[in-house]
Amino acid sequence: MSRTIPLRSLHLRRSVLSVPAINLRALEKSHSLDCDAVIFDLEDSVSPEKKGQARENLRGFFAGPPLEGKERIIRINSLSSEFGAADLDLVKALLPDAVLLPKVDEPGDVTDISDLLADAEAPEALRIWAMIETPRGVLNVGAIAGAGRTPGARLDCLVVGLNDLRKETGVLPQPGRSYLVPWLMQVVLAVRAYGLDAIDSVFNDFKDAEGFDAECGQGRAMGFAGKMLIHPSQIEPANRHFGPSAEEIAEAEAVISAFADPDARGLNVINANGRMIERLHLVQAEALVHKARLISARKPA
Ligand SMILES: CC(C)(COP(=O)(O)OP(=O)(O)OC[C@H]1O[C@@H](n2cnc3c(N)ncnc32)[C@H](O)[C@@H]1OP(=O)(O)O)[C@@H](O)C(=O)NCCC(=O)NCCSC(=O)C[C@H](O)C(=O)O
Ligand SMILES: [Mg+2]
Repeated sequence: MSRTIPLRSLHLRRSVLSVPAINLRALEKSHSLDCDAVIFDLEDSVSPEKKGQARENLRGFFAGPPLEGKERIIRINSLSSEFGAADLDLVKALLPDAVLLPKVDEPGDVTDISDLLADAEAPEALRIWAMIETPRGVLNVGAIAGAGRTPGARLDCLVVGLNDLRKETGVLPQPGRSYLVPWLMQVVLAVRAYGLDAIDSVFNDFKDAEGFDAECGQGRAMGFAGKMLIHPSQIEPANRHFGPSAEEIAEAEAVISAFADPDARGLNVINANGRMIERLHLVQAEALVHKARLISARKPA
């Protein structure tokens, strides 16, 4: 029997823009950008001496007009660092859609923060995202994603961080990412096994539009839901690559109408103009059309 994708739980996460919480201009600008999600970063884009100011900036930002139509994620510093506890207190006060944990090594990193949120009686709507960007994180990614299945775990999404992973492993940045692909696919496999989303890593060279295009195409083909971004110029290409194309939508609609035909009633496999389609393709087609509808329903920023 084919597994159904729960359509209600599909999120648009094509373009996930990182905004340094220390940068007031970038924070303000996030209102007018057409990305699906914003990560407000308290970690690596904020120097140690400015962490306090960055938290204050986020307090001010969240007290202002709401960020319409975008998921709001706060990336905190590691809970084992001197900044983690104050960052988490801020998350509990601001209640974004999710908290993003950096450098997750093992399932306990996720369950520990789930427990802290439960102890604080944070609403279930506050989810957890986890960065996979350390060698141990990649080795344990199946178990980390599986931790999302434990009751109350809140885990929704894994985000790959190739800057840290390259730093820790010595893999060089190269077009095509051939030495990294096995690890990237481990992440995709892990999230799909447990019903989560995976977001591909940032592409640092934001002036290289051609290289970014190629990497988005690769990320989509690998099964990522979207890409973490560092610059507004990356939003449009990410939305284009990670959203369904007009051709894919037309194909999906054809699959749906083929199965809606009375002749297809009771059939699991049909011949659609010389191509076999199965009911599992119907499930995929419905998910794709649902995503296309979510995109059309989005108000432009
Ligand atoms: C990389 C940047 C420092 C470049 O900034 P800047 O020099 O200001 O670029 P531009 O002049 O081209 O900017 C044009 C306008 O766009 C606004 N802008 C730029 N970046 C952003 C942004 N991220 N969000 C919102 N708005 C942005 C500028 O303010 C300009 O606006 P205007 O004044 O109206 O013209 C900068 O892009 C930047 O800081 N990017 C984000 C860096 C970041 O978040 N880093 C952490 C995430 S990366 C990561 O997590 C790696 C991972 O952990 C791993 O291990 O791989
Ligand atoms: Mg990192």
